Amino acid sequence: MSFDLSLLGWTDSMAAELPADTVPARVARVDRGAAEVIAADGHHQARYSADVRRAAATDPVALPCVGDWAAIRMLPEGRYELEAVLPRTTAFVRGGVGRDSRGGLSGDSQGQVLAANVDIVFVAEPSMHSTDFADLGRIERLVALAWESGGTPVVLITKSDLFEHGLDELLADVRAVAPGVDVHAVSSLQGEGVELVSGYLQGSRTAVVLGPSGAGKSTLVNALAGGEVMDTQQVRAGDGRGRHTTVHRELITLPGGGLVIDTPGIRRVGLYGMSEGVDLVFADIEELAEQCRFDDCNHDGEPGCAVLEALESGELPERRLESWRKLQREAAWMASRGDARLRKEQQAKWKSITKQLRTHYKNRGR
Ligand SMILES: Nc1nc2c(ncn2[C@@H]2O[C@H](COP(=O)(O)OP(=O)(O)OP(=O)(O)O)[C@@H](O)[C@H]2O)c(=O)[nH]1
Ligand SMILES: [Zn+2]
Repeated sequence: MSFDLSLLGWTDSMAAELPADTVPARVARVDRGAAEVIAADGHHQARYSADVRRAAATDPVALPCVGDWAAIRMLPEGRYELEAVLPRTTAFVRGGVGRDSRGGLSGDSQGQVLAANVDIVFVAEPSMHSTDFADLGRIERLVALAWESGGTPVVLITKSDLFEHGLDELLADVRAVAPGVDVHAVSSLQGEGVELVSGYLQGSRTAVVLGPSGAGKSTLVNALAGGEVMDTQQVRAGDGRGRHTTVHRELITLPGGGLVIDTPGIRRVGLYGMSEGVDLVFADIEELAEQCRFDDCNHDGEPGCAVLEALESGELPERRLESWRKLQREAAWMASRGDARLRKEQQAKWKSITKQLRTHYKNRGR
């Protein structure tokens, strides 16, 4: 099988980054120490070169991830090696503190790239979620995250068929919390808006779909792909008997053009190092804050506070100010977690040094 790499998003300008005797390939999936890549001549398993492994050991961000363009080299024995990760245009980086599926904190201590070279970030929020309406705060958060990745957010209000009246009002509310972002209603079940979504992917662009569980992300991707995107693979178990296992494709090429990256990590992506994204999404509040009398105004009752004045006059909705405060608190909390981790590391280091010294003196005393 051969692939036209331009359909996977390759542009000739990237060729300048390729080391000699290597060919470009897109990373479709990563395993420990190796990646499944798609090159012009087909799918290959490519082991990381010593250089790649060395770089990743000092900085996990250097590890290949889904969506990366990589330079691969064919070794004499017919195996493939992943020589280098080409410069990324965008990246979803999970920061120092990740959240696991239960909303707790996971133990990762350094950044990790969850997906790279993502052009369009669809933020999927259901119009109705059991008995609740779309969560505007969550949309704000995910839009901030999308900006932070370097991609372009597009908000999709999914399951629009569940909403009989007032959809236009809901869309207006969503547009108000996501200034400068396209907002569309989608019903994958009824096929409403699906073509519009696929339009964003023309020109072989790559997208991810963020959103809470049950938002209809899989249903949308299946609708775009025109069928189920789960692969069933025959795997030989140790006892030699075949067994069926379902392998989820992580880099999905769509028949209508474009690609979708769908991994458990990107599905769970939460809050991290938000500062820049927060500023973009809350540009209106930041602007108001600049007009406060005091530069270090906390917008908490200080005289001459432009933010509270806008709140009084109704120009600034209270809910919006609350989301802003919440995000700032979370960002500050994340930062303090970072410091706590540093302190813990230092304590551990001193503990081991003290132990060594003790052993040293004890032995000397004998
Ligand atoms: N009414 C309606 N239901 C939908 C629509 N799209 C998806 N659903 C239903 O919503 C449920 C969840 O859809 P999924 O596509 O699995 O949601 P998801 O976002 O992938 O959820 P996770 O895999 O948990 O992250 C399923 O029962 C779908 O049939 C829609 O457009 N309208
Ligand atoms: Zn103020």
